[in-house]
Amino acid sequence: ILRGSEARPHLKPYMASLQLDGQHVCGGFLIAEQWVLSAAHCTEETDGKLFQVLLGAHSLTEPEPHKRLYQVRAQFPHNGSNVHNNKDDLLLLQLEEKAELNSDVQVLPFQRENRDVAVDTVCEVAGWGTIDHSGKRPDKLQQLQLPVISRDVCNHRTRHDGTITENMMCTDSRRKDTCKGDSGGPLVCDGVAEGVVTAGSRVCGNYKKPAIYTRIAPYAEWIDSVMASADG
Ligand SMILES: NCc1cccc(NC(=O)c2cccc3[nH]c(C(N)=O)cc23)c1
Repeated sequence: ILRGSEARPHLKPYMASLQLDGQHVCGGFLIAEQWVLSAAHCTEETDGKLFQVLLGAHSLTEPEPHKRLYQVRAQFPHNGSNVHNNKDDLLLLQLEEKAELNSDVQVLPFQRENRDVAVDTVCEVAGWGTIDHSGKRPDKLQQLQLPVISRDVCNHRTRHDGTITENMMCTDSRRKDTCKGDSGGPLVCDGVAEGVVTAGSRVCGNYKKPAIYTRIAPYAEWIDSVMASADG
């Protein structure tokens, strides 16, 4: 998160840190007791290894009352996701067991009605992604409020040039923006998860490259079917 601020500790109890060997790789969020939603691109450099999921955290390093690292039973990247574009960039992670819910660990509802969030709606994004252009990583969860911009503006020739589909949405990226390590986190508008951060052009903080999110509503049936099909 570039030019955001430290989140109020444990006020985003749905936030997850997807980790490999104790290192934060991507964001994610709890959509059910045993399920975390993130971005498929997060598995690109994991060499087939399963993530571990940190829940109940504010600081990545300090001991906290309800902080707990969960093993992952299975990971389900959307079949349409691929390394060449941002299409269907969603990843479902089934935890080895149901997360213990408490004041610091809670499920976040996601939007099921497939209708665009109104332009200029101010939504919120959070993550442990890089906080400056040198790639500095924060220890504590950062947050940012960002206005939704129209798909037409986002698709302009000088912006993302027609690559933003109706399954994606954009927020303004002038100065304040998402960045490396924020992928997979939720874009929350009026308390509901509307989108999942995708790396897109990988650029951070450049107003010519608005931040891109995978809209969740178009995938509600996919999410329900994966959760229903997996064991447990
Ligand atoms: N503002 C939009 C936005 C949202 C989320 C993430 C990103 N930027 C990256 O993720 C990124 C950036 C730089 C080098 C990188 N290398 C890799 C990689 N997977 O190798 C990712 C990146 C950008």
